[in-house]
Amino acid sequence: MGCATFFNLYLSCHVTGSFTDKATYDWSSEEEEPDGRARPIQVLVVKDDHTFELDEVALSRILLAEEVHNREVVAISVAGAFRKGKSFLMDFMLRYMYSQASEEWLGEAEEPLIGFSWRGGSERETTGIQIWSEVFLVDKPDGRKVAVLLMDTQGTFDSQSTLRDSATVFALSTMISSMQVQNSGFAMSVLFQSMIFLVRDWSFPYEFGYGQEGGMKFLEKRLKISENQHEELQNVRKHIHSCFTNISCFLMPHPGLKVATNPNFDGRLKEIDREFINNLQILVPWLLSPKNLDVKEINGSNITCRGLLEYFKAYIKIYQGEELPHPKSMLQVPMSCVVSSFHHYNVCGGDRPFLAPAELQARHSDIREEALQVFRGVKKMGGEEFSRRYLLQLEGEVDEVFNQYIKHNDSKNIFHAARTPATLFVVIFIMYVAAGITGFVGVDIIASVCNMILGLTLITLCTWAYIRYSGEYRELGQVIDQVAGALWDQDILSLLPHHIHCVKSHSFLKELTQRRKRNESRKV
Ligand SMILES: Nc1nc2c(ncn2[C@@H]2O[C@H](COP(=O)(O)OP(=O)(O)OP(=O)(O)O)[C@@H](O)[C@H]2O)c(=O)[nH]1
Ligand SMILES: [Mg+2]
Repeated sequence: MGCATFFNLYLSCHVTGSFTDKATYDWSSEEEEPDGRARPIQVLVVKDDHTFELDEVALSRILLAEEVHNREVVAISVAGAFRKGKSFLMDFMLRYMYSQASEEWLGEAEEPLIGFSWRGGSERETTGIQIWSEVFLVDKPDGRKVAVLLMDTQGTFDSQSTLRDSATVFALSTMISSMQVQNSGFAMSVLFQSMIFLVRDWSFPYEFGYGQEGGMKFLEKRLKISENQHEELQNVRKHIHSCFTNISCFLMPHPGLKVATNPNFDGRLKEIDREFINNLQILVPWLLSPKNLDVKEINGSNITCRGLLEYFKAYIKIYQGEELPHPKSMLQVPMSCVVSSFHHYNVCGGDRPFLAPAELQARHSDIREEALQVFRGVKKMGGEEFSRRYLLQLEGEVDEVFNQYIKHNDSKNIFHAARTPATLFVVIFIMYVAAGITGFVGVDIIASVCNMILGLTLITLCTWAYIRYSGEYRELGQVIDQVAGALWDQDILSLLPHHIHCVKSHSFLKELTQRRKRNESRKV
């Protein structure tokens, strides 16, 4: 279903209320649509052999877009059995997001409903997980600007999927979302942040009225624990309250026979029952109004779009395994520690001054140990073996960052920067003196060799200065630095008179040399 007219119309909407400018996207690669128009992007593919594939490129493009990557994320999904109008509902949510919460968000009576693909019939439509390519930026009443992500997911229990497929997509979408609408019926056993039971085609308004109030009463009654209930049912009911931070229910009327049975129905409001539309007008703002948007939280911290990408990658790895892990335990995936540990690492970055290498090393060791402690301290799933993989990843990444810091720190050391010209000057000085002495004594051949070396060193020095100044021929510059470094390490300066030698005994340089040697022996 094409999105052109609808989204062109809405993209030109005036920005009002608490919704803010939308992020813009660059769909530049050839297989993507070049016009930058928003559309559903298939990020999780369930393949014919029942394996899963995450389209990291597409997902990164959405979540790492400049405007959103550092924003806290609200991820909204609708889950439930297949063919129950999930995508249909998501498209109304899109209308609401695009209309900037204006009164007329529902649109024109004759307008077809487009966005995530939906249709009638008994065959499933949505597969895997699709994300709307446009992430909406919304100002919450507390002043935070959050990124809202809409996710459409494959329905459960269709005839082509195994139970494992359904359970995996369901669990993944649950773990990734911060707000999940459970479309018709009840599902238990996983941890959610905000869980909204949406009962479709509610046909007993005389018992419990449509909407949220009736829904909550209905839910209370359903979750009531009575003496003569089976123990298992009692446990589920006890458990459910401890699992969900927010739990609510909404009873939705039937949309009318045209919606349910007419194969040519294209979603226009004119053909939907008034009662359904009235409740839709309550339901969607209730779900999506800025104050109700729930930022994704994992282990007590708010997650940004960038963080969500990491979690997506980590979760998919778990689900690619043979067994189906319990979704609840996935909340403690070790990745969170890997991600959070990097915040510690700014001991000498940015514009902080040069730090003595020994101190840098000491701070690194402390902070590294601290990060590993955090990692070990958090409950994790998947057993020792699985955690070890992440521990190694954490250690590797921390060490990598540390190496970068060493280089960065070194570049701030003025003596270090001056090492090459100092060495070359010393060579020139020594050659000059040697040529003078040997010439005076009459050993002309050695004197001319010394003069030749002197000349070559002088040329090298000029070349080095030019490379440093212009930034060209950097490889040659590196070779000169290496040769000068090697000479420096050969204690060339000890050939000099004592007062120059003192420069080298300066503690910075001493430590630099020691650290270099330590590093080299560690590498060996
Ligand atoms: N009975 C009923 N039908 C609905 C409702 N909302 C939408 N429909 C119809 O249900 C059919 C399926 O809609 P979809 O949105 O494609 O359903 P889905 O749950 O996304 O289906 P899958 O993607 O296959 O999982 C369409 O013909 C809609 O017109 C509703 O509240 N009640
Ligand atoms: Mg669907």
